Amino acid sequence: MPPDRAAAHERARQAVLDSYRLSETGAEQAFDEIVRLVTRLCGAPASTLSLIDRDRQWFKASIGTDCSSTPRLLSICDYTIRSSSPLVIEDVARDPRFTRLPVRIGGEPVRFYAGVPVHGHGGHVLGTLTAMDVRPRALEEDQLDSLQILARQCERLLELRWFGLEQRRLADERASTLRKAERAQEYLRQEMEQIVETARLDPLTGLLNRAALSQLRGDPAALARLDAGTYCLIVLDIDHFKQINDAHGHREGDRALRAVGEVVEASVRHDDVAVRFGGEEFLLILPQTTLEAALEVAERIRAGVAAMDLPFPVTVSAGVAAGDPAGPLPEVVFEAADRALYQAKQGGRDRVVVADGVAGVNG
Ligand SMILES: Nc1nc2c(ncn2[C@@H]2O[C@H](COP(=O)(O)OP(=O)(O)OP(=O)(O)O)[C@@H](O)[C@H]2O)c(=O)[nH]1
Repeated sequence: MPPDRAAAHERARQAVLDSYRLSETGAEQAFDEIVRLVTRLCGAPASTLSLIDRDRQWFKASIGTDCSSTPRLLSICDYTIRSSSPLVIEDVARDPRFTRLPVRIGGEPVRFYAGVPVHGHGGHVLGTLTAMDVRPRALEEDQLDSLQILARQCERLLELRWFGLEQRRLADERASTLRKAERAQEYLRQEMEQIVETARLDPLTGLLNRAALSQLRGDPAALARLDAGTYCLIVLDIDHFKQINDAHGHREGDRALRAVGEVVEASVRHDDVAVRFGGEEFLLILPQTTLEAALEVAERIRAGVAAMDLPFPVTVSAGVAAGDPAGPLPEVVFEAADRALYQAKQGGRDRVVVADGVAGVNG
């Protein structure tokens, strides 16, 4: 074989051997039993399952030898794997190719060697199954046959090992793909949540928008909160907002809207719902809240807005109404709050009016 082809062939052979991941493995009973059987069937004191791994030969299993590995160049096994056929040397001492064999059997040099190739995937030879003796001798035909049968058993055991590894690799790959899919799913879920959340929010004030309010009507959790007892609605509107826009420009108008949104946000509890309901109109839903408490919230907002640090004065008017699970529908309560807001506007603005004639608070 030309040298470059031989090198490529050796690289492929080594890759196949590596795929069995044997190099760091210790003794295994199945292989130990095979070499023991070789010594019995061949009547030899030593046997090895030798693997040729890069520049060394090492024994996956051995019996009778004094070492567990040797340099590759000093091994007969290397010859066997290159010829890819059984090799029997009846007297090693007479063979000029093997004058420096490091393997010893009970301290004595190897005089007899019989080795048959052990194949891996693609027909590559991974190593040899050997029988060795300290005296020159021959190998009977049926003994060579036994050695070959046992070499094939080694191949099957190696194959089983390879399938086991492959199965584990595929299982790991599946688990990793699953983890990746779960991560992607979680990412998409968060993205979706973000999109839904963004669609629910008014971009200017960060409060819920009107679409979110419509969704709340079909939200069992939100309805359950209203069903839990007396609740209040506050409808709030910026006074003379058109004039603010006209006098200071739309950008300043937006600035005032944002500032009012901040005051609203800061004035309500976690469970309350604050919605930018229209252009300059806000709706607050306060579950489990008495009218007195809602009045306080509305008044806090009114006072907070009046005290805002803007280059122009901004005030709000508010209407407050209380509802009850056993009473009129929330739509009716809303209309009452809206009427109260109208009264607040009529009454001079910058004030809170409680629906149904309950006393209002004047700023
Ligand atoms: N800057 C700004 N203005 C808005 C926005 N949405 C609505 N408006 C303006 O808000 C103003 C509302 O004006 P009106 O409904 O007449 O009410 P008002 O001037 O506040 O008067 P009263 O409610 O009676 O006190 C209109 O000029 C709208 O153009 C917005 O997002 N940004």
